Amino acid sequence: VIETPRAGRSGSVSSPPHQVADYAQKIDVNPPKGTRDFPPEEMRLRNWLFDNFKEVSRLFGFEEVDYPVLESEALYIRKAGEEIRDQLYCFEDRGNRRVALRPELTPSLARLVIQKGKSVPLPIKWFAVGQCWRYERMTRGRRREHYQWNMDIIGVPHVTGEAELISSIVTFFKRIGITEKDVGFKISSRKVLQEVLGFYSVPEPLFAKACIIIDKMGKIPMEEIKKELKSIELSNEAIEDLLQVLSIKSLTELEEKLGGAGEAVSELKQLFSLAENFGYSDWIQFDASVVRGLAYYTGVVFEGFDREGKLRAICGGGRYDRLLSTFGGDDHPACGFGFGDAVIIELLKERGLLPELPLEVENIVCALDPNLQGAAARVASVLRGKGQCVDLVLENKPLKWVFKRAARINARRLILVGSAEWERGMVSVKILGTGEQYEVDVGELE
Ligand SMILES: Nc1ccc(Br)nc1
Repeated sequence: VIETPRAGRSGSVSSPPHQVADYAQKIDVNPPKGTRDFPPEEMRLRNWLFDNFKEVSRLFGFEEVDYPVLESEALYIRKAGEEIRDQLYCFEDRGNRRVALRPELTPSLARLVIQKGKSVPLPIKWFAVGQCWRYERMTRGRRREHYQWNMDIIGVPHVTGEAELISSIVTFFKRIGITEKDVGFKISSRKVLQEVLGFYSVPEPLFAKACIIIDKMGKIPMEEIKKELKSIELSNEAIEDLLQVLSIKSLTELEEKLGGAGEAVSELKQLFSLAENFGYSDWIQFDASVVRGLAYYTGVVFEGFDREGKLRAICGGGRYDRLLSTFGGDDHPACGFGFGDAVIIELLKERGLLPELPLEVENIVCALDPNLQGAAARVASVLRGKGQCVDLVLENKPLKWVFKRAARINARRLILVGSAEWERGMVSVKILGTGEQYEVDVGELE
């Protein structure tokens, strides 16, 4: 680098105009903290996972949608003390707008449904696979982005919606080799909580806060849970009764506690009966402690868990009948779930179920002479026009290099374009790994 004396205030130092070479400042080649690259092998696994998400969604008659990854921060300003709010990846843009990288997809769905209004007939059955973000202090070293599969049904007030959604997730698990021995669904309803808190005349606005606190059960000490419940003015009696109900693991016991007249018990009974008809009873269990950590759930809630208990929740969802009205829209009954792309991969690794997804390029085409590069391009185009995958060797390379690349891309056929054959309109084909070799007219290649 040639240092150029800088022109000082006192005068300018004349120097010939010349380029001061920029230092090639070495940049950090890793992706930003908490984010991932998807090089080819990882991208094949991601595509395999997403293709299964999308195939199941298609089987259930859902339509694909997507939304901006950047949304107004206002979509996520909820006052129930959720972790998702504490970790919002938000900022002020150059137009002084408060915006956020979406931490979940459901609020975007609600926004689009309201925007579409009556132009979209009910029931709406939409699915999306989208990247979601959180800003977590790196002290915990966790990821800041993941991809979530969502399926949502808008306009169906009955638990047939939730039963259908759980069936779609069971269908997904079966497709990738996961059975009821590997995972299960814990199912409950926030109406259980509502009925218990109702006994103690707990005001409605505290209900969501109580749910968010209870969702921390098992993650923070029980004493802390009680302390936080006291902080939202729940009486000791209400807290003790609540915690006792939350330990219930059977619908029969729940009915004994709440009576059979309430919606919570009747809806859960209907759901378990529908599960019998769908054929996934062995996958589900009632567990009153499931409340999920999102403020907007209003009814049935469920989460997929690994039976060995080593992993975090695989997926989760439930009914959210009031979300649209919180955005000023007409209320429609709604239910949905989110299924992240990380825990499921950990589970598949644990169970030895990761699929083999090698790169497979059927053909490799190579000119044996630099003057035949054009001919090789023709051959490649003929094959590609017939739907054949071709890796065209683009430089003059020794055969040893070509064979090595053919092996790396798992090519089945090596097509050599040589001058003698080409003059007769022919090329030479080697079926790799078999020793079989023959000449063929280019027009007959397929
Ligand atoms: N909501 C959310 C977003 C991103 C990640 Br990673 N986990 C949860």
